[in-house]
Amino acid sequence: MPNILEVENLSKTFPRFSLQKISFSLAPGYIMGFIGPNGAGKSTTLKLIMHLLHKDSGQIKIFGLDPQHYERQIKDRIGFVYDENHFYEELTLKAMARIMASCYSHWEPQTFTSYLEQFSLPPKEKIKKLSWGMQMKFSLALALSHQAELLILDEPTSGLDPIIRHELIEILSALREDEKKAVLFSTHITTDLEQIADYITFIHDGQLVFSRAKDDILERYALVKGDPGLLTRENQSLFTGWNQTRYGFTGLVPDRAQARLLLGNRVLFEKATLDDIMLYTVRGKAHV
Ligand SMILES: Nc1ncnc2c1ncn2[C@@H]1O[C@H](COP(=O)(O)OP(=O)(O)OP(=O)(O)O)[C@@H](O)[C@H]1O
Repeated sequence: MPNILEVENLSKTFPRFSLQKISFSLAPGYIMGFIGPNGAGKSTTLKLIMHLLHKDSGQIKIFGLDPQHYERQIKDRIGFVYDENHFYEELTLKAMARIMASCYSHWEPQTFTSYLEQFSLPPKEKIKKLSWGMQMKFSLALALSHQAELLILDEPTSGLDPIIRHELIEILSALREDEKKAVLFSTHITTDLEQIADYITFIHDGQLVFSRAKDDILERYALVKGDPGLLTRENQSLFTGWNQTRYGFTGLVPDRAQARLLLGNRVLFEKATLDDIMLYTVRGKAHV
């Protein structure tokens, strides 16, 4: 099946930041986690995809279409959750939903009502009275109620309590069963991704670090621990980053097999989490 989303060499320059040649793609039936530290360029990338910002160069294709020319048709098929509130605060949830419903050709009132119930959201409450977590849940209910084929979620779990976070993860997992749908979501809570993501795209400082299958990443990367003397100038190139004290070192290797070949049993190999991978990649050598 063709990709739902294709991003190729996407670039955008602000006065103090530039997103540089970001490329990745997402096929239907998969969930992609979009990670990177604060200010890495995640929201900028998602806004460029949603055509809320204009790119400087590169290509974006959604459902095989260029958003510059087919914005309306594309947005009809996307559920988008922003990391900031974009509602009319004086309106009630019900009134705001009525406005949103008129924008979509496949709005499902029953689905929306059932999400309001599931998320314990009072339809007659004004938006300005909702907490941040409740606003996030309201955004999610809207995004999930118009048969979107692509969900783009910017930090959807931030501000949610663990119970609702868990429910959201279950909802997203269930969506994946429908092989026509795909999810791209940015988050700082990488444990959520370890549960459900099929692919991880990691950006840092406006640049792509990798976009790969999660299982492949978690199999290949490893944490290596050893005595201080074992980290020599010759084998330092094996490591993405490390932390050294006088008692020993811990480092991240992107290729467990190669590191094992060269370091053998003199060191200890442990599973690296997505958090470890982000931390050691971002902080680099000797500073973790
Ligand atoms: N409209 C804008 N004008 C100028 N600079 C901007 C604009 N939007 C974003 N930036 C800058 O681009 C950089 C990347 O911001 P972005 O919000 O994309 O990062 P992020 O990865 O989503 O971070 P976070 O995880 O903190 O939300 C930041 O330095 C930000 O200040």
